[in-house]
Amino acid sequence: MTADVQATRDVVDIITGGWRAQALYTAVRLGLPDHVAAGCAHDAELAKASGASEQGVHRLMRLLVALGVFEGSDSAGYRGTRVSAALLDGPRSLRDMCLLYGEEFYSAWDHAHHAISTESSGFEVAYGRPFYDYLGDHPALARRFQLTMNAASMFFHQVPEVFDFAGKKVVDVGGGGGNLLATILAAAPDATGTLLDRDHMLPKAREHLTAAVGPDRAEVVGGDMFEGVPEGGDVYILCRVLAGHDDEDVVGVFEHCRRAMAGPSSRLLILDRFVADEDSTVLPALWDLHLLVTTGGEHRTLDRIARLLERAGLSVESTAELPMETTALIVAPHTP
Ligand SMILES: Nc1ncnc2c1ncn2[C@@H]1O[C@H](CSCC[C@H]([NH3+])C(=O)O)[C@@H](O)[C@H]1O
Repeated sequence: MTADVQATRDVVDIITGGWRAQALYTAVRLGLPDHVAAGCAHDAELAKASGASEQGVHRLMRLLVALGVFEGSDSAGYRGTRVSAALLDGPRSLRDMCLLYGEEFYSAWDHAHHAISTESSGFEVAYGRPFYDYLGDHPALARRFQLTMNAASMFFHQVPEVFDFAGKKVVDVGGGGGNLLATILAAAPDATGTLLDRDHMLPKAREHLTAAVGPDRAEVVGGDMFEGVPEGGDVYILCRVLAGHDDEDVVGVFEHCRRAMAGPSSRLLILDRFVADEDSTVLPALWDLHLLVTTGGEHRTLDRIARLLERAGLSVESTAELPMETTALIVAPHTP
């Protein structure tokens, strides 16, 4: 048999993906992006600043330059790139995401075979309890997860470009820390908002919304979206809340939104990642498996979501693509 060099190369590229991830995780854990940005341009300085062995740093930096995370060399001096800039410690950084993926999520992926074979969470095997329960007992990790969600929210500022919120009463169901609602209200100064979430999320959401748009334009309400949602909205938003719940529960939330709508011109806006069974790109398929590995959840196909919406008396009116392979579905109630 003749060796298929390209196939070998493709396999090697895929199976070394975990090593690349761990190398980047280690660099972030050692603070190398920050140290290079602060002017450490040589192995010896980076070793001193990070407390790691100089030869270890040298070997790690050689890989990271090859991966495009840094530029230069020990002799010429290392320089940061746009990639290392995205990992600097600070607001909106991908640093916490990198640490979370390199630690708890990496350990959860250790149990991918179990998760896929049994369609259940690998995290639970690694840590002995469901992901969200575990977060409840580990506040530092919960904060890291929250920062990871924030960093992965770069599509928020484009949401007002795909839907006109002017003058609307906006209800963000499972609105989390309030970032999306604040972005929308900032873009539509005559709109008002209500955020519904679990009680423990409310202080953070209230604080964020008050700081971003003032105390009068948004209220925060504690509750359970499976029991009901605030009445009288012109637009209901479900952003990244459906993945962890089964079809019957999701239909229930859709029904609550339709019944609570102010009228036939009200809309439901679903912002999420969807998988495609034909011609899938890598990220949605990867994140779908990641949901399985961490929480036992899944991403749905557009067709499947459309069928669930129909069961609740709703139809997809239009769709728009957002960054990071996120899709906006604009959904209208059936007219009587
Ligand atoms: N039953 C429930 N009722 C209301 N909110 C919920 C419920 N279950 C989960 N959530 C919230 O749903 C959110 C999912 S994370 C997504 C948060 C936000 N929409 C964003 O895209 O950034 C979390 O804030 C949860 O607390």
